[in-house]
Amino acid sequence: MKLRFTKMQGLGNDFVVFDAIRQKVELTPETARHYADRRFGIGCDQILLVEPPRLPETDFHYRIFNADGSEVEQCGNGARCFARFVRDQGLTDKDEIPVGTAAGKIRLYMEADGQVRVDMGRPELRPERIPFLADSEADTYEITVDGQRCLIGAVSMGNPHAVLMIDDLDSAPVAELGPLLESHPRFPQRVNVGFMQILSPQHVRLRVYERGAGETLACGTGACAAVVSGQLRGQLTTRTRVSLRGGDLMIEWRGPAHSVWMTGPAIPVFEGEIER
Ligand SMILES: N[C@H](CCC[C@H](N)C(=O)O)C(=O)O
Repeated sequence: MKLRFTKMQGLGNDFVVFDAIRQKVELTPETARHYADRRFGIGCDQILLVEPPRLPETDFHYRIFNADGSEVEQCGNGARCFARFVRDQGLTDKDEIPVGTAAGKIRLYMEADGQVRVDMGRPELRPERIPFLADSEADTYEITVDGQRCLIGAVSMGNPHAVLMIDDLDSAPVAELGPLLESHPRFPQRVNVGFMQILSPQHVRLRVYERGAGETLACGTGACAAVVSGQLRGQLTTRTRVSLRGGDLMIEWRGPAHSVWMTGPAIPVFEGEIER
């Protein structure tokens, strides 16, 4: 039996998307790892499942699996690809698409220029909800990694993020520090690690070592978390261009009572079938 899939990418963060409405898809961590494997499978950073709605007032449910097989709560670049997929596949003709995720509801908006704008919901800053082990909520936290003292921001966009400020992104120790922070004991569910260089109050560069996938060319929730952390530190305005290795996202946030908005591209690459 074969499974139909669509390969998609958002700024080089790539996905295998399965329509689990019109075909039966049963993913396990093992099969997710296989499909994500760039030599033995199809190859991607994350696998996205398009399912019938589960939450009230939503049109679809959206599930995300990292390349390591772990199921996670949210994926920003994937949300944009989700919107493009359900439109291209004729599963909806709406320009505003309410979607349920393990982290709650998000709303996807098809823009006239082909980009997708997403209401990513409000960031979660309470340590126990990130989750992050800390005595109290703060804009920054000291954490010791491999004997080094680092200053991080800690933010959840439904999935956990640690954000470090870096003076020169090109020489940032992403490969060394990323995995050490990803599995740091103060993050009980592991964490995505963002390395941010602030160029101006309206423009940052960002690299992300993703939980369960390693460094990716872009991370949508990482861009949201980085802008939230940069604003909490008083260094960014409410509308910031985030330049990632794979391209730019526009992120807007007007403060704790508001959603974070993300706008960027979503591109289909090819369709195919794979043995179940
Ligand atoms: N690695 C993330 C999931 C994918 C997020 C990323 N691809 C995005 O665009 O937000 C995690 O384990 O929480």
